[in-house]
Amino acid sequence: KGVTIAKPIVYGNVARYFGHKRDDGHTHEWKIYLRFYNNEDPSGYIKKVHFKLHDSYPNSLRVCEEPPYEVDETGWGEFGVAIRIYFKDPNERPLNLFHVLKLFKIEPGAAPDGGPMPVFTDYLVSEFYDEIVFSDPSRTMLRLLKSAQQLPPSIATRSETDFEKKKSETLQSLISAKNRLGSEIDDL
Ligand SMILES: Cn1nnc2cc(CO)ccc21
Repeated sequence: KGVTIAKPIVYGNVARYFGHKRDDGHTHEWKIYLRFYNNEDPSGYIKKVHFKLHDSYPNSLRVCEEPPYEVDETGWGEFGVAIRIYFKDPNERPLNLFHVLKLFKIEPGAAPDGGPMPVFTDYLVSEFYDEIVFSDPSRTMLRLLKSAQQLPPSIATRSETDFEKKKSETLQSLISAKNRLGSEIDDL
C-alpha cells in the first residue's frame, strides 16, 4: 500500500554586516533556521533540532526543543553547519541536513588580481527548499503528521524567498521553453 508523506521545509541563513569590524573581530550578525512550509507547527512530530556550529563557538552544539528552530549569532567567518532533526517516533531515524553559512557575496573578478572578491552586502539571504519524506510511517506518526496545525504568522516564520512566486515563474519559463522547442521541431 506504501504510504509516503512529504513535508516541505526551508532551511538556510540570513546575515547582516555591522558596517565595520567590532573590537572582538566580528563583522556580521546572522540567523540560521529550519522552517516548515505554510508555517506549519511540526512540534507534534519533531522532538528537537540540533545546530552544530564551528567548534570554536562557545557550546557549539545548539539545541532547539521547540519552534522556532533557529540560532542567532554574530561572527566573522563562513562555515558548514550540521542540522539534525530528531523525531518523536523512536522508529524514525534522525535526519541530517547541511548548510554552509553565507555572510558575503562573491563578486567574481572584482579583486585587484582579477580573482573573486568577497563583498559585504548589508543584508543577505541563503536558503534552500527541500522535503522530508516519510515512507510508511507508523500509525502514531501518521496521525501526528496529519494533525499538524499552522503556526500564527509571525515575522520570524515568514520565509525570505517567495517560493510560490518562484514556482510559478519557473513553471512559466518551462512552458515557454517547451513551446519554443515545439515550434523549432515544427520548423525542422
Ligand atoms: C568561525 N567563526 N566565525 N566567527 C566566529 C566567532 C566565534 C566566537 O567568537 C567563534 C568562531 C567563529
